[in-house]
Amino acid sequence: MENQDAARRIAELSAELERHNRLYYEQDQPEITDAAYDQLFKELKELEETYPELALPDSPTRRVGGRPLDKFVPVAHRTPMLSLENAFTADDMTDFDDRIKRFLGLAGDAQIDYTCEPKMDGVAVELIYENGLFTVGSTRGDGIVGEDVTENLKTVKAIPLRLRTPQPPELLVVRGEVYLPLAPFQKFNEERQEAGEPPFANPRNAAAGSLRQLDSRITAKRPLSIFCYAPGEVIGYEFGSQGAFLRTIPAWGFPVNDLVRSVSGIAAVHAYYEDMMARREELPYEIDGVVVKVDPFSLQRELGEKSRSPRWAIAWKFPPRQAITVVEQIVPQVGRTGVITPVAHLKPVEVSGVIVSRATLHNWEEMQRKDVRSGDTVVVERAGDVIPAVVQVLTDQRTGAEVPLEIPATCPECGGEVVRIPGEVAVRCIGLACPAQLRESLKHFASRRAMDIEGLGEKFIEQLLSLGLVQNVADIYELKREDFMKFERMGDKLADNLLNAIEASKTRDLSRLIYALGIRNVGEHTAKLLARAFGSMEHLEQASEEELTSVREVGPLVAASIVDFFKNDDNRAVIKRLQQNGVAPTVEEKTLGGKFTGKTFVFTGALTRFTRDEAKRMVEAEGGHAAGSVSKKTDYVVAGAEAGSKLEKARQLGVKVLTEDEFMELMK
Ligand SMILES: NC(=O)c1ccc[n+]([C@@H]2O[C@H](COP(=O)([O-])OP(=O)(O)OC[C@H]3O[C@@H](n4cnc5c(N)ncnc54)[C@H](O)[C@@H]3O)[C@@H](O)[C@H]2O)c1
Ligand SMILES: [Zn+2]
Repeated sequence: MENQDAARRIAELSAELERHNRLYYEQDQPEITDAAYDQLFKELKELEETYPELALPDSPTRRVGGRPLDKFVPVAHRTPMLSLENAFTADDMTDFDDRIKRFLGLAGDAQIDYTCEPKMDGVAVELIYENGLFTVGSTRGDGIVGEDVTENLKTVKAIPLRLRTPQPPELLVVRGEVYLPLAPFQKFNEERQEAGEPPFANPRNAAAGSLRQLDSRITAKRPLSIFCYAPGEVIGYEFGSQGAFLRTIPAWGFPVNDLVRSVSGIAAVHAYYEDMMARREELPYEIDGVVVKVDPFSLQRELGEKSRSPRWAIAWKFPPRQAITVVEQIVPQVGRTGVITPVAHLKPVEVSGVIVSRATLHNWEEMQRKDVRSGDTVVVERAGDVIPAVVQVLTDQRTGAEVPLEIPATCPECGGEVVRIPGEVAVRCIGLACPAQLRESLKHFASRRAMDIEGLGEKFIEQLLSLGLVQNVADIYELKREDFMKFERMGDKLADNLLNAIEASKTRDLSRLIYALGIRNVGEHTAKLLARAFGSMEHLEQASEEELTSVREVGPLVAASIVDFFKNDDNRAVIKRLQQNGVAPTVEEKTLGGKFTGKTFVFTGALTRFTRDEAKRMVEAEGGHAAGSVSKKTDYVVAGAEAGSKLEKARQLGVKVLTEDEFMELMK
């Protein structure tokens, strides 16, 4: 390559990577897959190695992460939080091992001790403990300065607020990866899509987006977790090695991935990688490779760091779960709330063990940006999520016969009007009698997590609709045996079962009924909060936006959706008929399902492990209630030092008294 061309390509790649860094680190909305990013990165790195004089001084290959966002208070890291160098092949790993031995002046056949760890696909954070108390938590940011997300991290249950050791080190800085497990990630994305919001591309971006919220109540709603994997600065304790560190900290209260292994020699590292590859699909969280670290800290110090990554560690990435296939057709699909999304029907193809025949195109903007057409040869990827996505069109495979799909001007199912709500990427059918919406909302209503009407699945719902037996969910409760007998392949027994299942659903929990109604932006969790706060459908129906937003975790968007829903005459009529038809939800105290449901706590005295506010939040997050004064109804009094009259009263009334430590034990 000519010098001039190389310079141009280097500038191009640097700018391109810069742009992707912003999308990924600052907005949590990447446009390309990690594999595609890694390829650009590798190309730039190789060019810079060949033409070192052309490398830009602030090249993305020399920097970590992205700029911390202004909306957060900056936190300067005591020691830089670096990135990791990548390996993509077994040869890359062997090279890494050789480099280490050369650097340390060891013989070629020396066996280095390594610690191998799953590489969690999440967000790196740093947690600071001063005299055993969690004081500050931050993101990595650009490696030098991160973002203060202490309050948000306090909502992550797996993070200890205080170390479980009688003699904590004076200072302990621990680093780890905050992640969102796959199941809630998927559910969360479904809810976003139904609400017309763009889904997150992968669990990493969802975790980062959840953690970097200004309102910690939003973070508290997302079941984030953490695995800790490295010490930062430590004063008052000495760790000899990475393995020793990982074996010590669980007893102090830190979660450590139980798949970490200390091994000897590079051959064992290869075996570990193979093992993790084989287990990858079964894990409840996404890993995108393994991280290999030289075990003894003395050797790590000797090896030191480069500008972007330590010399003593490397990330051996898994190959992306991709395959090439053909889009047979792009079909607009109407969801329960009328959102119309493009779905690619594919020539079935195996993607790392799973046969894929559908892929989401997410929304119309995405489809147009990638320019996906019927007949296109495409790359599909399963990225942590079970819904595969089309990540790239192989345009050089085009024959000219490919057909793009226009954004539908009318609903493909009912021919009704289609609108684009300003500020939303979603396209919606607003036809009130849309059969697709009715079908989807019936399916949702009867589904296992909603009213759980066993047996009433897609097949029977289709028949109910085609026979004109139901116009809305209330009609389900007016169905008679002879109605079911009109179905194809229906017998007495099956009809009875269906009738019994419908009958049984009449007394489901209130939260299920609220969820089953399919109010926009009201998922299962919000439904539980609403059931607990309002106690009956009537109360919820009459609630003002103000009353709704006063419920913890209910924001203005959700409140507005609820008010809109109940403003609609048709919706109110359906709810009334549900009641008339005998649907009488149970209002159970256990609606929130937390371990403190129905329990009342009073906190008194000087608390050291948490503030009163935090204590209140912890109790509420588990479904309990924190009260200001002690009465016969109090279940527990948590007393710090110098507790006075409240403690006295608790003793008189025989209320159980806990220390802060005992309370933390209960929380576990
Ligand atoms: N798609 C995009 O547009 C885009 C943009 C920027 C970056 N990226 C992705 O991000 C990568 C670069 O990000 P990065 O700097 O965070 O590097 P990285 O993710 O490749 O590796 C470093 C990070 O790994 C994490 N990690 C997980 N488990 C770990 C463990 N057990 N021990 C140590 N660290 C562990 C830590 O967060 C650490 O900061 C790229 O390779 C690319 O895949 C993608
Ligand atoms: Zn329609």
